[in-house]
Amino acid sequence: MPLNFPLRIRFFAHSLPGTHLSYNTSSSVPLLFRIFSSGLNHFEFGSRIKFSTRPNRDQPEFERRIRDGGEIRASKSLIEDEEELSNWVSGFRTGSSRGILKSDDEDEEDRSRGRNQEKRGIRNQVDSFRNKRYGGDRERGFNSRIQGKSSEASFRGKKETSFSRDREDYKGLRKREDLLEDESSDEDVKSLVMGDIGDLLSEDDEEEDQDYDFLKKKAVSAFGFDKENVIEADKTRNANDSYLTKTRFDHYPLSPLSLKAIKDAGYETMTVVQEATLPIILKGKDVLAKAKTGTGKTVAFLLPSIEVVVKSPPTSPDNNRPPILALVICPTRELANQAATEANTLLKYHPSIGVQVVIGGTRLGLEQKRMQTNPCQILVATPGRLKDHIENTPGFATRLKGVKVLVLDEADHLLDMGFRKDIERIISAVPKERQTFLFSATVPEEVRQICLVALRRDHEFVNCVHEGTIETHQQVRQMHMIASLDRHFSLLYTLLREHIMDNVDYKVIVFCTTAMVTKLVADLLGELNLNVREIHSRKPQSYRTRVSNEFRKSKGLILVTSDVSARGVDYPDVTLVLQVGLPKDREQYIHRLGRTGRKGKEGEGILLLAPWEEYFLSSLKDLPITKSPLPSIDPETVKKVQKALCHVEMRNKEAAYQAWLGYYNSQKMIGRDKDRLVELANEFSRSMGLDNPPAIPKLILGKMGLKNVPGLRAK
Ligand SMILES: Nc1ncnc2c1ncn2[C@@H]1O[C@H](COP(=O)(O)OP(=O)(O)OP(=O)(O)O)[C@@H](O)[C@H]1O
Repeated sequence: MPLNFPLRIRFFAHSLPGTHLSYNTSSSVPLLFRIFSSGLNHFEFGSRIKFSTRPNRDQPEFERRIRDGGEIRASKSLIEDEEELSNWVSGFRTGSSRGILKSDDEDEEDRSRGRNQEKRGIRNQVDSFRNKRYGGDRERGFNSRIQGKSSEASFRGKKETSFSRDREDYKGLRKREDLLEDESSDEDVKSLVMGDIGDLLSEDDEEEDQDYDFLKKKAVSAFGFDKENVIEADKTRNANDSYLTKTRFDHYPLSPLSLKAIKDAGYETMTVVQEATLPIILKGKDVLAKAKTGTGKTVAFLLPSIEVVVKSPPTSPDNNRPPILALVICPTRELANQAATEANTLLKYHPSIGVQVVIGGTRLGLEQKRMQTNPCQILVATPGRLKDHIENTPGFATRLKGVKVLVLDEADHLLDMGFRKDIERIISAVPKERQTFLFSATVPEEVRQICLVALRRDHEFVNCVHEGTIETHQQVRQMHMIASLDRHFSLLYTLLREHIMDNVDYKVIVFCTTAMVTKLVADLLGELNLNVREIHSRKPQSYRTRVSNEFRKSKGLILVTSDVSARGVDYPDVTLVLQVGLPKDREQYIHRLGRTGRKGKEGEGILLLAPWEEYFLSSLKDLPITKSPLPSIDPETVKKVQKALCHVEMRNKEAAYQAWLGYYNSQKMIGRDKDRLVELANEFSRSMGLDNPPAIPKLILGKMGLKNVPGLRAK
């Protein structure tokens, strides 16, 4: 029985004919059932199998195996920091977060709550704390949105036995609550969840994960995403790596007011991805687009979205729930703000069309008020906060029923494990009859299949980075350096100083593995009198926005950051991206590197690894990254760095140590051998100038699966 899967794969500047793939399903169907079990619920089996890429909106599911495994895999993927983990864990020790793992005996609905349960659990702790401090009446007054939910999560009833919180605990919980409202601190959510559950995974779970990865890849292949199905593209543009085309925007039937705004923005001709996607989108098609970093994907999806809004009939002023017509989802707050700014640029001459942003880290009530007093047609949102509005803002779900265009920016990231459930919920809240655009600089094979849940079957895959060309920019020089951990801080300082000396207008981004390591590095470089700013998920949103805006406009500045700045953020003229330690994966390496070399400019990227991290380079073997000799570090520099390290606060070193341990514990290759992991963590501790590794709460060690591992100090 042949499996027919019509798929059009389009490369930039090329319209390729539809490709019909036939597969003998005798072997692939059972496999597919195992991998895409619920996805296959949407297939109609007949004499030919039709492949419906749209989920059943009433019962949205990506697929169960991913769902069940996903929580775990996401949790293990990133450790941002564990600053509040101790408080959090003690509040939840009776089992809230462990609940996420109880997949065997939980019902389906409980499973799908995942992160929301966690969020509610934390809110409830805050709630309970407030109750204790202020009494019920006051509590009812200022905490109405938390109320009414307490019956939803039964696990919370058991949790509070040791819940005598002092003010610090309360503050910690408030922070945690903010964190969980903030999709851009997805890393934190993952890390904190991981701190709780990741290491409760048995070895079997991990093996099953690997097994699953393998099977999923096979299934992806069976669906026709093999290399052999990718059609050769016009290579001329990629050869010179030009991001602009000669096609003018007025070549297409865009509204004159949009064209006027485009001209004002200084955009004369289209970028490659804009030229490739616009005509398809204007025809009403769904698009999955892959194009290199910094090549104008934001305009590529915003412009046609605006055109859809322009062409829609105006809403009656009497309608108190005016429809949201275009919904753009971004994984981080910075990115959402950036997309909204770009939308406003394009809307300069469309005064009747409004854009609003809903993101974590801001007060839900304020956003609700803003949306009520000044309803918009275009909404840019981060996933968790959007889901919050769907669930808690009266009339919001009705407004979403008007969505005609759904955009997932950084689609592969949004559809990966960390955001999966939120996106699933959002997709179920918007109409089936809509246009959907998925954009990213990376679309790994494994994620491509999952992309299909959002797209119509006749969507087009516009690949501006065709097979055989590199996914990074040729004009960005990529190097890696391998040095033992004890030399990393001195090397980092030396590399930065050399770069500053060579570049008057230097603008550097230093990526670190976790938020608390970011803080440590920023503190250290500040002590060394470098002009440093820091952004990570533990900084308040107002601070993040301020620093982000400052860095966008400035030169002569170093931004030390966690992965909250890895994707999408458009800082012009970044001269160097320095990645210290293991990136989460190949994609993250590419996105981080993509902060330099934007809009065809030159740039430099350095990846600094320890010898035991060198294995990661095999995942970059198709990229033009070369080994660089280490710069010589004079003894004076070493002394200077050691002295500066002495001035870094002890508690920051302790937090960095714990976060470091958590991050590498979650890296399969390193975290597997716990004895070795602890040896390496203690090497990191010594590199911070500590004689003894900081003690870690027993509870956290237990949760990390590191109890009684030699070399660790417990408290
Ligand atoms: N047609 C155009 N001509 C000139 N500049 C453009 C054009 N379109 C977009 N730009 C500019 O190019 C820069 C990069 O665009 P954008 O941030 O959308 O890139 P991206 O492809 O989304 O990158 P990333 O993959 O990192 O998210 C922005 O400063 C944007 O204003």
